[in-house]
Amino acid sequence: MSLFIDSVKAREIFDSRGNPTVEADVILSDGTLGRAEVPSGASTGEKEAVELRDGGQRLQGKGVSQAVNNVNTEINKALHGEDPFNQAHVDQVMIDLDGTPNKARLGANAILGVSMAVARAAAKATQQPLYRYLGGTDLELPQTFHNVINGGEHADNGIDIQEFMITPVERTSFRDGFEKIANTYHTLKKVIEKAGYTTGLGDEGGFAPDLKSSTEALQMLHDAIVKAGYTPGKEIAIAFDAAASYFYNRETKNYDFEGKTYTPAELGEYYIGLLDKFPEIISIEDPYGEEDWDNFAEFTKKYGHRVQIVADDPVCTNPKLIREAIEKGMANSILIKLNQIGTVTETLEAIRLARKNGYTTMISHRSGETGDTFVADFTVATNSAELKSGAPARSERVEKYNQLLRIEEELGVDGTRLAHFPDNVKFD
Ligand SMILES: O=C(O)[C@@H](CO)OP(=O)(O)O
Ligand SMILES: [Mg+2]
Repeated sequence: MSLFIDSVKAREIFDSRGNPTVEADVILSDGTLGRAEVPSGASTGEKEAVELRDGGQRLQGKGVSQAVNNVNTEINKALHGEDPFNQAHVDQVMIDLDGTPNKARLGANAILGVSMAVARAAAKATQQPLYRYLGGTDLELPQTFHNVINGGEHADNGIDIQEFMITPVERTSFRDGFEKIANTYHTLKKVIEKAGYTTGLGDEGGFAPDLKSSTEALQMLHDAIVKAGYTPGKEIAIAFDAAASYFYNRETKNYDFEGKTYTPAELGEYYIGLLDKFPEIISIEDPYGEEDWDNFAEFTKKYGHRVQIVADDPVCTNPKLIREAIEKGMANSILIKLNQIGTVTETLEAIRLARKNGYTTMISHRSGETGDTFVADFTVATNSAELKSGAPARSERVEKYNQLLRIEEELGVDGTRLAHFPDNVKFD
């Protein structure tokens, strides 16, 4: 007899910020267990699917007992007897059951936990690793982006850019690239200490020194790359996520950034000044606020040939919004977060849509994470070429990279199985 979903069950666990989150179990008719843990963002996009928290939506730190209860009652009843190998159908059953456009009734945290756990159970039942079950053959390891200096909503310091990332370019294997990143991270610690700052960590495991400006942060990254023995741009490049929604002034429509006010055009010039000063910057995420689509598109028109421009908050992994962004010519890359949209199937649709239109995709963790390594397998399965998952420190981040090391071992160390920026992007 063919396998079916026997039951689903959830519980409240805690994430890397010590906030409650959902863990879901899917049990198949032969007893196979698939389990998944749901991450949680801090700098969330307005249009993200709803993370259901007790006492209201998106109340950081509040419990998730309603979401857990929805899994244990309604979702459990609806999925009993369903085919675990038909992910699209299972996800659609939950979307229909929820009945809202943004998963506000059952909670995207409830639905995503089950969606990921179904994929895990199906992979396990067919004795395949998750990346293989979801992705088939001909897979490659991504280029990883590591947030090593934290600012914005992720740290209590004076820097308004949220994430300063380093990424390995020239490397002989995934392991080789990761070792270079770890060396640079350790050197960065010394650079920060030498400059007289503290080396406490932000939410994503990067350092959170109380620097005066983002330029100072970039200079420190540059110095750390050189001191670690690498050539900036050649072996290690830089990327940043401005998360500009958080310094967008909705009244004046300007940007209040590190003590000054910038018009949208001035902000564009500021970014380009950074690119001129640090040519090793290869990717900029959310340079403009999530409501400021016109300036985001304008910036892409002017500079999209020169740098990867990633859209996160404006599109929230939502295929409908991604389609609109593409029509507008906004960004040339889409950030992909499973919990922004709430099912595995819709996330796959978002990736396909972006790719089909010549956009790159960067899969992403959330600032509140768990030990779950789903995104590592998912990045490989979708040949997404890029993954950001925080610093090469703190186990909830490093677990993802360790999983990629294991996957590399299974796929075989082979230079042709490595995504290499900018080969996967068509820039001048
Ligand atoms: O803005 C982002 O890209 C993310 C992940 O780094 O942060 P958060 O999870 O807080 O939304
Ligand atoms: Mg972002």
